[in-house]
This record gives sequence, C-alpha cells and structure tokens, in this order.
Amino acid sequence: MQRYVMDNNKNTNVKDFQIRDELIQSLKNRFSTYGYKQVRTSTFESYDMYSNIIGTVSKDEMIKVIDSSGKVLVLRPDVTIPLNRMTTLNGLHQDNQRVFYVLDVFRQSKEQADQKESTQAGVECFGNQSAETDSEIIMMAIHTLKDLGFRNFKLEVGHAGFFKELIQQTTLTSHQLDALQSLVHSKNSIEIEPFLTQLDIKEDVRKAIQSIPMLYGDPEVVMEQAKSIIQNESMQSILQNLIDIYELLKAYGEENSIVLNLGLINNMNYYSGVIFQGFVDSVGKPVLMGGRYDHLSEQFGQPNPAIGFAFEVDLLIHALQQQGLTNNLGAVADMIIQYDQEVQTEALRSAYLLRDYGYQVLTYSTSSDMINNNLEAKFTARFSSEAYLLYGQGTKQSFSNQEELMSLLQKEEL
Ligand SMILES: N[C@@H](Cc1c[nH]c[nH+]1)C(=O)O
Repeated sequence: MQRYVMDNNKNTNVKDFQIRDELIQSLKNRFSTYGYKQVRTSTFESYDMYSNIIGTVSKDEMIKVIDSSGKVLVLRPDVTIPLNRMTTLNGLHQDNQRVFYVLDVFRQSKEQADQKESTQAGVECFGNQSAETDSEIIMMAIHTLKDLGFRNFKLEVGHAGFFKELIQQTTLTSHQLDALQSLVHSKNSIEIEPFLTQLDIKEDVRKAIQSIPMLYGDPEVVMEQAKSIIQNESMQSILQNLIDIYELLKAYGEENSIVLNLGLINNMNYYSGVIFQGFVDSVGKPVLMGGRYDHLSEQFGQPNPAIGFAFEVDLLIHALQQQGLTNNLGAVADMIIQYDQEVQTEALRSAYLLRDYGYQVLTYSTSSDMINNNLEAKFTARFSSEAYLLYGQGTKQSFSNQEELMSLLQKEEL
C-alpha cells in the first residue's frame, strides 16, 4: 500500500497551530480597535472576472479548477478585488465600510512553484479618500507589529503615481518599462544609467528617473531631494500627499519606523496612491504590503476610493520564531492544577471557578501518570495537604483558598 506523506511541514503540531491562532487573535484584536469588522469572500471565484480585470494577479499565477458543469473557476487569488467588487456593487462604500479578513490566498509563481497557498490577514477601508485615512491605516500596521513584539521594523512608504508620472514623459515600450521597473526595484543604479542613455528620453527626465533608486531613506531628507526632480503639478501634489501623511504619522508619534522609498513598486497593479511595505529583521521579503487603490472599482462601474493592506501570516510566524518572540505564545494552558487526593475538592472547585472566569485550566491528580508529562502552562498551582502554592515565571506564592488564588492571578495580570 502506498503511504501518503504531508508535503508541507508547516504548522503540523498543536503547538505550532496554537502560535498561529494566538498571532491571528492578536491581529484581529488590533484591527477591531480601529473599528474594522471581519468578513470573508468565496474560495472559488470566476476565472472570467479575473481575466477581464486590469491590475490583478497574472493569469499564469492563478490556480484554476473546473466545476462539475465544466465551468472554469479560480481559487481566490486575491482578497482586495472581490471585496472591492462586493462593496462597490452593493453600494456599501457610501457607509465608509471598514472590513478585515483572515483568508487563504492561492497563487503559484514560477520561482516558488511549491508554495501555492498563503494566509493573509488584511484590512480594507472603502469610500474614504484622505491623508487622515491613509495615515491611520499605516498607523494600524505599525501598531500591530508592535503588539507582536517586533522592535526593529521598517515601513517603506512610496507612491504608485510618482514613478508612473515620470514614465509618462517617455515613450518606453512595455518591454522596456518592465526592464526599467525591475532595475528600479532592485535599486540597480549602475545598470540604470546605460539602460536609459540608449533610449530617446529628455535629459531632465532621464536624470530624474536615474535618481529614483536614491530617493530612499529619512523622509525629511528624501522629500527635499525629490523636490528637485518634480516635472509637473501631478508630481507636486503626489509629494504633498506624502508630506501630509508623514506629518500625521508624526502626530501619532510613530514616524521613527518610516522610510520613504520613491522607487517602491508593489506586486499588484491596482494601486493609485500611497503604497507601503513592512519589513522586520531576519526576513528578506515584506511581511505586509498595501496601499491606496481608488480606481479599481471603476471596472465595476462605480467610484469607490479605497485603501488597505495585508499581512502574510506565515512570514510573520517565521519572523517571530527567528527572533525568539514566540516564547509567550502557544502555551498549552493558562494554568495547571496539580492536587493530592486529600484536597481534590478544593482543587476541582478552584478549576471550576477559574474556567468560569475564562482561564484555560488543566487538572491532574499527583497520583496520575500525567504528572510526569512535560506540560506547559503560564502558571502551576499545587494543592497538597500541607500547603497551596502558585508557581509563575520564576515566582512562588502561597494561598489558602480559591478566592486568594483568583486575586493572585489577577495581580499577575493573567
Ligand atoms: N491584496 C494585496 C494587499 C492589499 C490589501 N489591500 C490593499 N492591498 C496583495 O495581496 O498584495
């Protein structure tokens, strides 16, 4: 008989799953504090819809399935598009909808063919177009990264229009544009110069494009440098928009993690305004990406300005593990209660009380085999006929009844 082996080794035990679950819970809590409500979209979507939309995942990257009537479907390649479609068609954007989701997204790139699914935890804010909304969304990304315990993280902020405006001053073919974009993306200043010189581009525009990879770093410095390559009013207002957003982030007191990157290019082509990506130590890829996409909804027949971003949950877990930040996550329970048979009643009643207050409690009689197992909990309470003791992280306190145990735990802020 052939044995089938699971082909991915991620999240295969309860502890890994627990870490994932607690991480997701923390993201959801934070999103809720900004007024976002959870939604979901269908796993199967119409292939035709995606084929007709400009700015979506490339057709080769989508995973197609055929239903029993022969219709071609795709497994959800993106969440932003169906949510935008849904709110636009239902006219929900008029109520300034704020939604979040934790959903699997299916894409298969040539470079990473075995990585077909990833979980995204994202937010979308519809029907609102202001620097205040933009800065609040970026702030929410920062706030969430701080919740998770990351200390060294950077949010690279750019604008989808800045580079596009410069390109419009040229007559590059789409092939040339692709090549240029990848040079800008990899900040390859050495090759950009000869690449541009062989093309027929006005001197000042060429110099401006050439300087894009250098427009990276401290926002105040980059904003000053960027002023010198402004070609027209649109570029002027793009820069002003970024200045406004940055000033608001300063108002929140969270400007230190911001890096301005005017060469930033996001994966999706639907962005039209501010764009951003979040980076943490020890992960080469962005753990979050997003931006403003005010024109996507026009393909569904209505204006519906919007902004959003999504965390890559698997990358976040990887980063937390790399940085040793999962120690507080994934404990089997809040409390283990071990008791000698003579004081069983007091121990079980304490367990009942604690569970009633929402604590996760495991109980074991000291005479059972389980006592030798390597169980993990934030606290252990030992009930013996001589004494009742509460053991925490490096602490040991005695108590005489269940009420005292409760108040000790409350002091420990469990
Ligand atoms: N859907 C985008 C992220 C995003 C959410 N909202 C706006 N952008 C992505 O997968 O890259």
